Amino acid sequence: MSRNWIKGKHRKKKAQFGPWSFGPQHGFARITRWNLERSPERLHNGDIEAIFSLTDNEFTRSMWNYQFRITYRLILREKELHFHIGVYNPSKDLSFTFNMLLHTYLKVPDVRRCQITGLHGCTFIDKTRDGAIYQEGREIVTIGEWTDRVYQHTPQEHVITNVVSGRKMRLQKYNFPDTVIWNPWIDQAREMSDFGDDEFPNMLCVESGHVSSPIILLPGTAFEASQILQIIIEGNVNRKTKRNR
Ligand SMILES: O=P(O)(O)OC[C@H]1O[C@@H](O)[C@H](O)[C@@H](O)[C@@H]1O
Repeated sequence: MSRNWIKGKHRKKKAQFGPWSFGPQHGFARITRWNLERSPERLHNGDIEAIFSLTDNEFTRSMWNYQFRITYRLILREKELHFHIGVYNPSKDLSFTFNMLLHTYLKVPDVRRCQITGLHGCTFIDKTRDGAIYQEGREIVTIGEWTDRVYQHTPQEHVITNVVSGRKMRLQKYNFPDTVIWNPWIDQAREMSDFGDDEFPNMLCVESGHVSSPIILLPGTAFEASQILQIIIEGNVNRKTKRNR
């Protein structure tokens, strides 16, 4: 559902998003083999937890010569998936900067019928128009063409309608200031080797990230961010509200 990527920057270089001058598009984290720290296991409260980690190695250092440690903890509940990610800089003297994005593909019955809340008033970088910056005027965003936008300073929550079996999904994010909305549409889909020509109507990327500005990690410090995807069951909300009265 989500392939996260992380892209380190050499100090003093301008933050960027997408192609990376030191290595592959979107950086190395998604093409590097992670360690399985804890295999999926049911906890006493019923949650299923798995923990992955990634530490600098010869491969990452060939592109980006810094020490780091990333911990990626996933928790699966009946209607929720939690993603917690922590990046640590173990160096005694070197700072580094990087971008991070959870590249979440949502399976949808028809992307034209999806509505996304929480973007009204946000500025966005439009990658389909040479990175021009605009401001979103719509309360509810819908997709009807090639869309590749980095919305900046977005709120902690978006609701996306008409995903998986026509349900609503709540996306909550912490410490991820940006939201990328992406669908390649027909022509871009044809140009992508790992994307079927007819797959675009059935997917929508709503991606929590820290991409329009860099994260700066001083020696010995850590950065943490998380995302929760939750299927909204309308009846449950009412029951919970009644219980809390
Ligand atoms: O095909 P990739 O490398 O997974 O990237 C897909 C898309 O990912 C999105 O996050 C980017 O905004 C797009 O520009 C990019 O095309």
